[in-house]
Amino acid sequence: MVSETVRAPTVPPTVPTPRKVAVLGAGSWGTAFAKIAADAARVDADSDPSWKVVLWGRDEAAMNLMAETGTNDRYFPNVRLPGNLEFTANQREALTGADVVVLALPAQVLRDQLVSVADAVPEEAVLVSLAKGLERGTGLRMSEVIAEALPGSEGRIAVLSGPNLAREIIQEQPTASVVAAVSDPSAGMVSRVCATPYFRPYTSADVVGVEIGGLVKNVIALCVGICEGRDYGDNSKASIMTRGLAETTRLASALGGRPETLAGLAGMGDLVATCSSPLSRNHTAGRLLALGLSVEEVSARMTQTAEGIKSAPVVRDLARRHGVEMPIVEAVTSVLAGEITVDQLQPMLLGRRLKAETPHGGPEGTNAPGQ
Ligand SMILES: NC(=O)c1ccc[n+]([C@@H]2O[C@H](COP(=O)([O-])OP(=O)(O)OC[C@H]3O[C@@H](n4cnc5c(N)ncnc54)[C@H](O)[C@@H]3O)[C@@H](O)[C@H]2O)c1
Ligand SMILES: O=P(O)(O)OC[C@H](O)CO
Repeated sequence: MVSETVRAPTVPPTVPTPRKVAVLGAGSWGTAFAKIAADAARVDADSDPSWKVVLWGRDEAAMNLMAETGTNDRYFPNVRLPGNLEFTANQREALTGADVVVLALPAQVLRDQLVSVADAVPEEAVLVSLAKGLERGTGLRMSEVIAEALPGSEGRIAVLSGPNLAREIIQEQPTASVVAAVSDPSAGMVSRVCATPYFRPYTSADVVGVEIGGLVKNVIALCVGICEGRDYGDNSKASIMTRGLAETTRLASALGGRPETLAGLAGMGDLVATCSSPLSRNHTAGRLLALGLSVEEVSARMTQTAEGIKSAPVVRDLARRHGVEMPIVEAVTSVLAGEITVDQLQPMLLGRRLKAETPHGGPEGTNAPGQ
């Protein structure tokens, strides 16, 4: 537990102090992020009194138990949550007076959840998406879903993404992340509420790049999980990760994101963490697919959200609409749809026409090696 005497990193003087942070979603990441925000409130050097942090979850009995025991036993047994963290199953109560609203819900439920409480979301609140997925049916990123669900909120939306496995963070293992927003004050405020001695946020103006990095890596992690389930070694996994990052960067660029974002924490950083870790749900789901389980069996076995399963076909469709080649996403989507078996992944990926590694290394799309 972070000591009261440890101070958070210095915050630039222009960053406003929030009064209340509401975290919606008491699953794995919501709980870990609420702990970060509560720890940040305790160590923030300049705020006195510090901000309130409230964690909302839809299961009343579970929230009452959390309030009673100070732990979220379903997700993190034996981890004591900070004493200054409050718990509620009343979403409107959580939102009242909040100037930072953190959305820690799965991508496919975010819109309905927001629409159902739209009138209770304070007008000036900064809205932070933690989800790493694309909405089915619309193909929209979470920042776009929030803007549609809460008209007028466009300038106050932020996204947070990076190598952030909740189970490591809840143990205060050090990590870094990226907070992207179109407005500097929004990014600054969100950074302030999550700056702790074990969590270091960097700001960015590239919302598209940060979101695309976080959501596509889940699909790439499914593929790496499949490699692992088939007992392929590190060469195979490194090849998928590297080429996965190449196709992620192509998609982000086509949508207006910056390639350098994908070389950072929200791109390469998250990809490496997720694809290397047995803690990753997407990686685990891929491994189970390779062991012969059907998508339905894998989904039934996963007790936590593996976003890549639902986002893969949406990413593929988005890429096709923008004329972006994403062979790994195409192949994983075909496996998930039952169109090919995991045995057919290798010929599908390696049997493609030879080409240069990068567009600058030679004429891409021909047999010519990079020159
Ligand atoms: N767990 C991580 O390490 C991690 C890290 C970074 C980002 N994320 C992203 O955060 C998002 C949430 O993931 P998670 O790990 O917390 O998932 P989770 O499965 O652990 O928890 C999801 C929570 O959402 C709740 N929920 C589901 N449907 C709901 C609905 N209709 N209304 C209200 N609540 C509902 C569940 O009860 C649960 O508490 C995902 O997009 C994930 O990719 C997760
Ligand atoms: O467990 P996963 O696969 O959803 O990955 C969790 C985080 O996104 C890692 O940064």
